[in-house]
Amino acid sequence: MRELQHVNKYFYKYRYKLLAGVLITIVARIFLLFTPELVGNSVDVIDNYRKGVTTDLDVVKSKLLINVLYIVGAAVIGGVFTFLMRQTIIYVSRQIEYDLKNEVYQQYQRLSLDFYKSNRTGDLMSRISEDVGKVREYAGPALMYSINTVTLFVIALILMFNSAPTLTLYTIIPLPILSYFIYILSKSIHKRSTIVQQWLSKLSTFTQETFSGISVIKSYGIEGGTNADFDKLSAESRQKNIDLVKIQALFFPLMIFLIGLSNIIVIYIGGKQYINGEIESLGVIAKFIIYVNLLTWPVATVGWVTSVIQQAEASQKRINEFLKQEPTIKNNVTEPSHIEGNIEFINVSFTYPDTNIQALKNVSFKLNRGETLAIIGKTGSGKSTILDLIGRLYDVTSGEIKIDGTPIENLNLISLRDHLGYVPQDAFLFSDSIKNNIMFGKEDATEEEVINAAKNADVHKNIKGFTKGYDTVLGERGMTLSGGQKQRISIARAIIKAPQILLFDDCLSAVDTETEEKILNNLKTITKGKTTIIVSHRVSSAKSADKIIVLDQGKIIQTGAHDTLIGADGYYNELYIKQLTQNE
Ligand SMILES: Nc1ncnc2c1ncn2[C@@H]1O[C@H](COP(=O)(O)OP(=O)(O)OP(=O)(O)O)[C@@H](O)[C@H]1O
Repeated sequence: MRELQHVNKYFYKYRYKLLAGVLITIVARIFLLFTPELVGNSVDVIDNYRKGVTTDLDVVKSKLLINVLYIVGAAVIGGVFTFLMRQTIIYVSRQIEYDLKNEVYQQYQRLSLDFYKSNRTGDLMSRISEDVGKVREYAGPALMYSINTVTLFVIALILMFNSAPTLTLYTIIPLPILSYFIYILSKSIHKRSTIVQQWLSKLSTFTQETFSGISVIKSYGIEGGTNADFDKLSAESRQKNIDLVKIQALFFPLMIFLIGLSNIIVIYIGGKQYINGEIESLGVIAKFIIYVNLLTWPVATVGWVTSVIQQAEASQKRINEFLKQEPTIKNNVTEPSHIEGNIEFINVSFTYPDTNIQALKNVSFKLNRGETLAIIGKTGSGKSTILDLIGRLYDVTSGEIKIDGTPIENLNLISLRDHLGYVPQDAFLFSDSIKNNIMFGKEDATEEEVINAAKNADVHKNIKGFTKGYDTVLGERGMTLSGGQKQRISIARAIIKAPQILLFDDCLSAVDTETEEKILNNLKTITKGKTTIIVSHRVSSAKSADKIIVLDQGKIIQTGAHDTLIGADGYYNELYIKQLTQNE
């Protein structure tokens, strides 16, 4: 239960509701326990009439009627309180689930990029959904059934002992056995349902991948092969489900068998004791039969609750592993920082911690506010890594990055990122309207600003061409855009923010040279007074930059302006000639 102590703060938060829930549960159970007493009493009334103790039939009838009314009344009140019990305790457990989900999600958002690289998406998802769900079962149903069982057991045992102590002992003998078997069964059911769950997720991952890659599957004509693979997976999944059903099928027969056993004991031992005069009335046997039936379910839940707590403990342990992690990129400054946009790299080297690949080696350059830098280089030469380091997605391994003369770690991280407009290599758009995707860069942007940003990114005409214009929804159930359209919307999103530093990571690769030219021309006006870095494979994107650096295997191999670089032998000139002849 050590791991589950984390949930205690939520129990404290909802303590009044929980306390009310506990009291309501106790009241609900008390009313439930009126029934056996009243049934026992009714049997005694009839028995006394048969024995001649009571002779007046009208008295018998009225006593029975009163008992029936009491039973109905107790059942109604008990029912109302049972309803309230669920409304309080289960409500609290849903609140706790909500709070815990938010806590985990906020932690995910806090953690740095390396956390996402070292953990699989499926794992992150299952901790926030399935594991939190297991903890909810502990905070809700398990708690409720525990209070239920304890209350019912304590009150019922006192009442039973008061009327027939020996019979009580015999009656409760099968109950711990029942509880133990249910515990064993619950554990086994849990184990098998986890396997079923795993197979289900394998099946859904497989189908999801097939649907996403349907064009590849069809164009290669491998539908038959994927059908066979699906069939294999599906058959395995069916077998796992059958294994689960087999063990689940034991649950109720076992309960019915043990209830039956207790009933036989009550009737046999109770009957003998009645004949011997050890118990005073037949009503005792009647009410004991009802007690046995009332106690069986709560006793069975002891086994179930134990298994739920064990699962919740394991789930909370997994959640705690994530909650304990600290982001590797820390905000070291609380005061907001003013950012002008002067960037300096001093002997920066960087090695990716997960792969140990050294992406940058002793990189140095200086870029003043308002200047444009183009970074050219072969694939994998470290271009994107430079941009990631400016956004502090990673911290340098050695060397130093200064912004406006201040080491980047000494700037407020939020201010730094607020002043950055980053257009990634793979334009990522959310399943939302085009307008909202652009406004992601500036939440309070006016319609005019959105249109202006789209015009500058040369995508306005395309958007206007869609039936729903800026309200066109993108994503799975929405419109599919071309690679170039996505890139340009992503550019509009960055420039609407009007940041001090703009970082373009090869974001014009999917547009034709004419559109590239247009966007670059527009950018000239927008980026006036702002520092801009353009990563590209094309000389056309780099040629008008104030400075150009050429990277090769993480090292700067050439540096200068376009005119200087085309005049010198080297990678830039080779690329220039190659691309020039290609265009021609
Ligand atoms: N997140 C990462 N984790 C581990 N290694 C990485 C990561 N990102 C990049 N690398 C490695 O670092 C090196 C530099 O990658 P980077 O993406 O900076 O190159 P690039 O010049 O931008 O390439 P491209 O032109 O193909 O985008 C590569 O060898 C790459 O495999």
